[in-house]
Amino acid sequence: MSGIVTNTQVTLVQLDNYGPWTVTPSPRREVDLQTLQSRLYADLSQAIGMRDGYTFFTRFDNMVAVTNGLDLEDHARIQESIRNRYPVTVSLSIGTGATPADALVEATAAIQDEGSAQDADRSELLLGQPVPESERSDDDVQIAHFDVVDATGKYTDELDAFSSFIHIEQGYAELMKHMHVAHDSLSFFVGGDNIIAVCPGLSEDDYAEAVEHVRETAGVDLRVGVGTGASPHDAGMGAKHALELAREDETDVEGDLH
Ligand SMILES: Nc1nc2c(ncn2[C@@H]2O[C@H](COP(=O)(O)OP(=O)(O)OP(=O)(O)O)[C@@H](O)[C@H]2O)c(=O)[nH]1
Repeated sequence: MSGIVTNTQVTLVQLDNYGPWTVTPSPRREVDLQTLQSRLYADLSQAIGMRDGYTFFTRFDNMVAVTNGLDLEDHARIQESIRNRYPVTVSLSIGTGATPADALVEATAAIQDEGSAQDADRSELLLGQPVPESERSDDDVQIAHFDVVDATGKYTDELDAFSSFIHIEQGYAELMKHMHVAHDSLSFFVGGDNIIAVCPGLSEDDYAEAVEHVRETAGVDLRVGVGTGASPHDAGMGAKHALELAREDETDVEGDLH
């Protein structure tokens, strides 16, 4: 750890009783489900992003958002907007903790305590408590933005599209496992060759070791920029600028690390 003490607030978004809905009264057209899921993700990403949060699509029926800065009223308003515009509703469970993994464990436990994702009468749970305003600080969120070194030259312009996809996904699989097991961090593929990890205050050595692990296990070269801030947006922008610096300097790790 780097000495930065984070206080991550995550929100687990779970569609209410979605499985049964997809086959009621008979299986619904797959293309309609895919369209609904991606539109719902886009709307949540925008609604949470307007308030400086980040949303990750993960499994689409379960999504994970980092919501430092969003209070209960913000969450309730988002639920209402989804209810008014979609044939499905969402339950939201907020967790907080010193590490993102801990915060998500707390959020998940709270929703599981209320019953099953497929309970017919479950609708729009709003659980947990945000970080109190008085406890918020400029170090609450640490975001690491990972990117494959020269993905275009090595994969996109060289291999067939599916082989490129496999390489990128293998790198992602190794990184997400390593960051979770070794560093209580949550890593999400965000498109192209990019992975965003939400981390506790990790050190430069921790990140260097993660990059080395993916190189050894998946044969994929990563570099990473790290940012810290009061909100996911602030931390994420810091990470993007740090990644630009890493590209310029041709280093593996850059950022406001101690
Ligand atoms: N979500 C997201 N995707 C990005 C971002 N930057 C690039 N990408 C995606 O990554 C792909 C590859 O772009 P780069 O990472 O710039 O290309 P590269 O060939 O790996 O080059 P270097 O990163 O400079 O080594 C793009 O086609 C985008 O899909 C970003 O900030 N966020």
